[in-house]
Amino acid sequence: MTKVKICGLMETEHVEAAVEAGVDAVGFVFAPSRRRVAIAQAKELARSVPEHVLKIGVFVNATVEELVFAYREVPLDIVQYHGEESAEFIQRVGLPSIKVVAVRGADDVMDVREAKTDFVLVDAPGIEFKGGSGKVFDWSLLKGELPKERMIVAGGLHAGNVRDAIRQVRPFMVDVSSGVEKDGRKDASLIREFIRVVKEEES
Ligand SMILES: O=C(O)c1ccccc1NCC(=O)[C@H](O)[C@H](O)COP(=O)(O)O
Repeated sequence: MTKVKICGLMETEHVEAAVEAGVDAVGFVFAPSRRRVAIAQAKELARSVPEHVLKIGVFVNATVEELVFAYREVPLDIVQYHGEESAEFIQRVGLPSIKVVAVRGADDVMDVREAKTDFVLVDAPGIEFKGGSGKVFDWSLLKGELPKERMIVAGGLHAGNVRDAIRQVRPFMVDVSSGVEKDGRKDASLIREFIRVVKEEES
């Protein structure tokens, strides 16, 4: 069964809706974004997240000190590197990790293959911010020998296209932010619907 992550959560009611619907991971954005949360806010949201649901912190080019502080304070289970962080830097930080690869074309797929992190998240390139653009990239680029067992697919997913993404790519997990929002805010019914469609789909 493909796992599901809801990213960019900012309000307790939406965390609770995701948990009740069977979410596997929730994401809190600490990078520049309209979805950015403060550490104290994420700490409060984390109180509604049960042990079996992963809490993922999204960062863009943060320092080691910022990463370690957030990881311990919230606390987080995994750090998502959404910027230009090098493999050496990620290894030096030494926390459970997801490296994001923005897929513009076939050349970027090499980075997916070579990622040494626990998970690799493939996303559409950012527009205003590094992620959460709501744009889809060409999933057909994800053919061939790729680490599907630790791959997370993101970028413009919603309840209407996530089934196709799963069937085409067969990733470990799918990730959504814009596709479960209405008027720029998360929406509990869209969250429930997205999770329902993913859970229905056998992988
Ligand atoms: O969501 C953001 O605003 C964001 C800003 C800066 C870096 C990363 C960000 N989001 C990370 C995610 O994991 C999103 O879920 C992913 O980019 C997909 O977003 P969407 O296309 O909106 O579903």
